[in-house]
Amino acid sequence: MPNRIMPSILSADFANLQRDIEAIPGADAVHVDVMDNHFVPNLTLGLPVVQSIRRATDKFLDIHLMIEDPDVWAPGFAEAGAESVTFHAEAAKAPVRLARELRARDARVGLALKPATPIEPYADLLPEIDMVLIMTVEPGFGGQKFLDLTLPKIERTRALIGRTEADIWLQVDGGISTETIERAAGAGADSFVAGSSVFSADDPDAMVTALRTAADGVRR
Ligand SMILES: O=C(CO)[C@H](O)[C@H](O)COP(=O)(O)O
Ligand SMILES: [Co+2]
Repeated sequence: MPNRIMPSILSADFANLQRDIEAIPGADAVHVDVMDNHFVPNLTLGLPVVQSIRRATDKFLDIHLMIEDPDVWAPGFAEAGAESVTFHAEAAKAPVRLARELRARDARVGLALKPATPIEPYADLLPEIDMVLIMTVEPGFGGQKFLDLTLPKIERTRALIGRTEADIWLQVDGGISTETIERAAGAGADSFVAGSSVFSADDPDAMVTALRTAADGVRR
């Protein structure tokens, strides 16, 4: 099971996104946090900016939608060329239909869960998706502290994924550092979003390497 390091540009310089993306050549993906000030109390960027990012980089684009009405908006991000589009279970009105619409547009499908949302009600949805995103902070802001209370859910999700034959990634997002990544990897995560730890580092690409080394060092 390869580990993936996916820096979040939430902590990058929004006036220099191309420069900051080019500063992390070792990253497996660029994680883009779309917030609408309704699903979460913060406002970031939307489809036009993602379309510009698509033109600026060939990197795997991992879109994290923290918005109401993903059923309406999410397909447009797949049409913009994002390789992965993640919507929140708490926001989607028709998650099966939405997942199929995203796959029909050649995107991997992510299902995100806030810290207090259990995975079990969504177990039957696993064949329809390609990634589970477990929020390890309350969504809305970068720079928060990793919530250890999410570790048992990461373990239970890994067990559910293990019962399928499918290539479903298990992503964690929020408060990931060289210290917390070991606990998340130990619980079964294989895909790690890191914003502030990467972009506040003097050498962001060296931090990507350090995060990968820390995750790869965990015995599973
Ligand atoms: O989805 C998010 C916030 O809702 C961000 O991806 C996440 O918080 C990354 O930032 P940091 O690594 O600083 O916690
Ligand atoms: Co995110």
